[in-house]
Amino acid sequence: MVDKTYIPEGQDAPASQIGATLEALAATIAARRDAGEGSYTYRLLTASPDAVLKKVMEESGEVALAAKDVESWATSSIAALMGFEAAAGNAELDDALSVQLPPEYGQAVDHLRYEAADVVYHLLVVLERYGISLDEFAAELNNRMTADERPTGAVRLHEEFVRRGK
Ligand SMILES: N=c1c2ncn([C@@H]3O[C@H](COP(=O)(O)OP(=O)(O)OP(=O)(O)O)[C@@H](O)[C@H]3O)c2ncn1[C@@H]1O[C@H](COP(=O)(O)O)[C@@H](O)[C@H]1O
Repeated sequence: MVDKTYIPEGQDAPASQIGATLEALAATIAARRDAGEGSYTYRLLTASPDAVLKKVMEESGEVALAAKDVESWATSSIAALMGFEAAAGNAELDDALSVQLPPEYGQAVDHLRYEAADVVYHLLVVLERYGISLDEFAAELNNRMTADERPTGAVRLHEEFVRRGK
C-alpha cells in the first residue's frame, strides 16, 4: 500500500501523530477566541451557534457523499472486472483479478479524507464553543472502551458525569 504521509526531514515524530495534531488544532481554535472578524474560526466561535452547528451537519453529509463516491468507483471497477471475466473465461481469471482500481478511486479516497478533516475541525470548534476540553472528550471515548482496549493511564470520566445515550 502506498504511504501517503511523510515526516519533514530532520524532525522527530511525536509519540502520537493524531494526538499531537488534535492538540495543536484545538489550541489554535481556542486562541482564535480573541482573533477578530478576519478569522473564520473566530466567526464560528462568536456568531449564532447555528452557523457552526449547520457546518457540522453539512460537512458530515459531505463525508457520507464522499464515501458513496468511493463505493461507486469500487463497484464500477468490480463490474468492469466481472465483464472482463465473463468475456475471458475462467482460464484468464487470475489476470482479471489483478486489474487495478482506476485513479478516480484513489482520488475519491483522498476527497473522503479531506471531508473527514472538515468534520473534525468543525467538531473541535463545537467542543471549544461549549467548553469540552480534548481531555474530557478523550475521557468520553475511553469510558466506552473495554479494559483491554483502553490505553494505559487513559483519562476517565467520573461516574456522575457518565451519560449513556441520554
Ligand atoms: N482546519 C481548519 C479548517 N478546515 C476547514 N476550514 C474551513 O472550513 C470552511 C469549509 O467551507 P466549505 O463548506 O466551503 O468547504 P470547502 O472545504 O471549501 O469545500 P467543500 O467541503 O464544500 O467540498 C472553509 O472556509 C475552510 O477554510 C478550516 N479553517 C481553519 N482551520 C484551522 O484553523 C486555523 C485558524 O483558521 P482561521 O480562523 O481562519 O484563522 C487554520 O490555520 C487551520 O489550522
